[in-house]
Amino acid sequence: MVIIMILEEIAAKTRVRVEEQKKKRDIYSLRRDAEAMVSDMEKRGDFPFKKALSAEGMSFICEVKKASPSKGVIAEDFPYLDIAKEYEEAGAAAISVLTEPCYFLGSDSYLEQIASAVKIPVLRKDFTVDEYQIFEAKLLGASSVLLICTLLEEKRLKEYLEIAHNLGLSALVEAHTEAEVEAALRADAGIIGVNNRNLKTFEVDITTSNRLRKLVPEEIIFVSESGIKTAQDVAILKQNKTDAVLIGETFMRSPDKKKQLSILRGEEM
Ligand SMILES: O=P(O)(O)OC[C@@H](O)[C@@H](O)c1c[nH]c2ccccc12
Repeated sequence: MVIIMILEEIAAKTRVRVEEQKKKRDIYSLRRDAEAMVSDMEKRGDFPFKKALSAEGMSFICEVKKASPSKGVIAEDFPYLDIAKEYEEAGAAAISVLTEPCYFLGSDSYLEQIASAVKIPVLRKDFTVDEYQIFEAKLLGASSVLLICTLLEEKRLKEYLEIAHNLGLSALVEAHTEAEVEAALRADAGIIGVNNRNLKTFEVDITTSNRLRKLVPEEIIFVSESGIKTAQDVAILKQNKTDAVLIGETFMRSPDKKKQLSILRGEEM
């Protein structure tokens, strides 16, 4: 099917992108510089992204996303730095920045600039298919990387989690099915995100999170991702002991992100 191929197509394009990057800079020097950036706090195992999501109450990860393959261009006007600062002021726990350039019109440069402009932790939202991207994420100033279970064999997932942790980076391990949640648990993920969007069909069903929540022990941070639009969505996820929500489109389409966040928190109608 055409749609199923998109995920594979994105992954294949990403591999080409990484190979291009490797020509500009070899992995050894990248790794050395990334390792030199690990702070004393991180060496003690104190990771800012995980800490931000562990706070009392629902944590919001607000996403900076210009476009997506399922929705096309979401934000014609895209003042990414102002958007990120607005998220921070509104009380976001963390910011997710798309860096995939072809399908999401993201950029490493957006991530780098945003990470140095805000104090809250930033997630590099990309299709991680090579350890090279984890070293890049560290150098760009990210506090966390996305590891999508569908794209990684269990052995790889484990390996990448270890690489991220050694760099003081958290990993948001994304699952969409029971089997993927179980793989994430076996790989020792500390943060599991259930994507309500099936990346192969783009269908969104936010009850996916509530169904898979039961498989994840409470000491692991549980994130619900995609398709979250209303205060009621957030309230139901909260009842199901969701620690954090990852929201892109709803914020990107809203002219007043601060107000949107308080609406989603149920503070205004
Ligand atoms: O814009 P939404 O429906 O609120 O979704 C945000 C986020 O969950 C989504 O962008 C996302 C979740 N997992 C991904 C993996 C790759 C690219 C994007 C994503």
